[in-house]
This record gives sequence, C-alpha cells and structure tokens, in this order.
Amino acid sequence: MKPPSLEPPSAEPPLPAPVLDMRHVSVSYGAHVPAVLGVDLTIRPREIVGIIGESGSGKSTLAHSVLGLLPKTARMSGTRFNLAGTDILKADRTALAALRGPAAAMIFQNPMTAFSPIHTLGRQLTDLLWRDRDPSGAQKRARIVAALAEVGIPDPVGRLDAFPFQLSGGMLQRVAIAAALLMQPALLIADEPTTALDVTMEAQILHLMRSLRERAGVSILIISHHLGVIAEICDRVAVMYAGRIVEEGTVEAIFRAPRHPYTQALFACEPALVPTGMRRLPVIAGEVPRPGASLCDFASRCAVKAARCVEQAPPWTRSGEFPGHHVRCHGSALSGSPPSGRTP
Ligand SMILES: Nc1ncnc2c1ncn2[C@@H]1O[C@H](COP(=O)(O)OP(=O)(O)OP(=O)(O)O)[C@@H](O)[C@H]1O
Repeated sequence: MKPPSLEPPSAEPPLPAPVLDMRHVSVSYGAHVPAVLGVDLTIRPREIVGIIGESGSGKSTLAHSVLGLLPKTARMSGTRFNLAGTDILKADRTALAALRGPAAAMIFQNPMTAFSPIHTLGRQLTDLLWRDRDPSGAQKRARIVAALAEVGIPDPVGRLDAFPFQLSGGMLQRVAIAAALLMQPALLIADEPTTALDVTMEAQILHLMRSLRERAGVSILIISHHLGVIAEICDRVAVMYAGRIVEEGTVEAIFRAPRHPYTQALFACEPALVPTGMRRLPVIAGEVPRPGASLCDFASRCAVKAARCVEQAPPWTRSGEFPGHHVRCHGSALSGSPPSGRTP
C-alpha cells in the first residue's frame, strides 16, 4: 500500500520561473560613483513591471545593466542576476550581445536613436532575423510585413524601402514594437517609450505593448516619469530613489496606499489631469544625494524624518493590506495610518 504523503497539500500552483531575477545587484561608474545599490527585482513571464523615480535615481542604469549596455567603466556586482536563465554577472560582452534579441530587447524614448539613419527599415528589420535560415528571404519579408501591419503601419510593403527620417516619431515607435514582435524577446525593456509622443499616440503605443504581452507572452520592464502611463499598463511598480528600490507593490498598492514619504512626494508633484485652481505644484526640496551617502538617502529631504532614520538603516518591511507591498522606511513600518493615495 502506498504510504500517506507527508507533504502538505499545496493550495496554489508554483509560480513560473522568473524571466529576470536580480538579488542585491549594484552598479557603479568608475571607482566611487554608485548608481544602483543592492537592488532586488523579479519579473515573471507576462508581467509588466514599472520603475518610477526622479532623474538620476538609477533607472536607466538598471535597465542598461540587464542588456549589457553599460559603458566599460561600469562595475556590476550582486548575489544573483539571471536573465532568461543566463547569469549576467558571469557573461562576457559576446554572451551579453547574444542575449539581445531572444532574451531581451529595448525600446527607447527617441525611436530615431534605435535605427540607423542610413539604412532602410526593411534592411534593418531583416538584420534582426539573422538567426533564421531563409535563403530567398521571402519568408522573412512576409514576417516583417505582417509585423508592421500588426502594429498599424499603413502600406507596410511600401515602408520596407523607407528610411527612419521619413516616418513620424509615433510611427517609428510602432516599428520598434514591430521589431520586438519579430524577435519575441522574453523581456522587453521600454525606457520612457511614450515621452516624446502626443497623448493619442501614447495611448496607441501602450495598447500595442499590452497586446505584445497578450499575443507573444513577452514580459515588460517599463521606465517612465509619467505616473499615468505606469498606472495604465503595469501590474507591479518599483519606486527607485538614489539607486535603491524604496517601495514596491502592485499598481493598486502603490497608487492607493503609497507608504514611503518619497513615493507620496512624487505623487504630490504630479499635475492633476483636471485643473483644481491656480495652485502651485509642490516640489521635493533638495536633490537626489549620492547613493549610499547616509543610512536613509531620503532623510535629508524627508518631512517626517525621525532620529532613528539617521541611526539605523531602514528595514525592508511588508506594508499595509496589499500582498507583496514592501517599503524601505522606518516611518512606514511604524505608522498604521495609510496616507492618502490615488486612484490608479
Ligand atoms: N556613463 C556614466 N558615467 C558616469 N556616471 C553616470 C553615467 N550614466 C549615469 N551616470 C550617473 O548615474 C546616476 C544614475 O543615472 P541614471 O541615468 O541611471 O538615472 P535615471 O534615473 O535613469 O535618470 P533619468 O531619468 O534622467 O534618465 C546619476 O548620478 C548619473 O549621473
């Protein structure tokens, strides 16, 4: 007779292996300038994760580290840094280059910088498919035309002979998304993908990115200063300040119950969509300090700073009623009353 199992019945199926798994990852430029400090970040298949934070908080450095796009002066360390099963910390430049495309691809703020100005779009999109064997090129061409049509490029066949400067910024960003459709990377990194676009085009690009997740199963890491974009498209949000993630949670948790004084201040600085009078927008006084300059890097700008904030490093604490909501702040860990949030 089969002995009874001693394993407790598992209530939920195990989570799929993450596409990106970072543990205590730091990046510094030169010997003494840390830009990213001890970051833990996990992105699972089909997840859309957003990073918000002021200029200089380390968002782009973090994104570039995933793609091996950091300058040679940059130094990376960590206890784990896996992208689609590859250990980024052990990979050399050739191995990192091989990951671009199948493992991770990037969409930039200015799509013009993503394309060569001297080659046609057809040629550049064909180059992305260099791994595929197709001697006549007919299958590649058909796939490219289908991808361009899917992202709403009018006359996709005619556009194969166009140069990047012949398309508007919004159209070119669509072509960048078509490129991602062709490569089907495990992870798409989008660094301010809609900042240069008008609101109509922004909505269309966000819609296309969401359909990339639905149709191709792509995970997305999106960086944006625009909180509306993050609320619209993300499942989870990480708030970066001075190289560290200071708060992380679902969109609902971060927008409805932000706990870190920095996250609250970021929201307070966001202009209201409907004007509420001639109120001056608040600003966060001071500047982002050098990461690691003090135990809590926000203490010098924090309106609710307490003595312990400069005596002990703030703990990474589970916070509030939302699962997976964490914050790195003494004050939030202690206070029970949720601050006023926003409707995502
Ligand atoms: N190539 C570089 N060499 C030296 N320092 C750099 C380099 N790139 C970025 N830094 C510094 O690293 C820190 C983080 O910069 P990073 O561009 O990652 O921030 P960010 O949050 O993406 O800012 P932004 O929103 O303005 O793009 C800043 O202090 C910046 O000056």
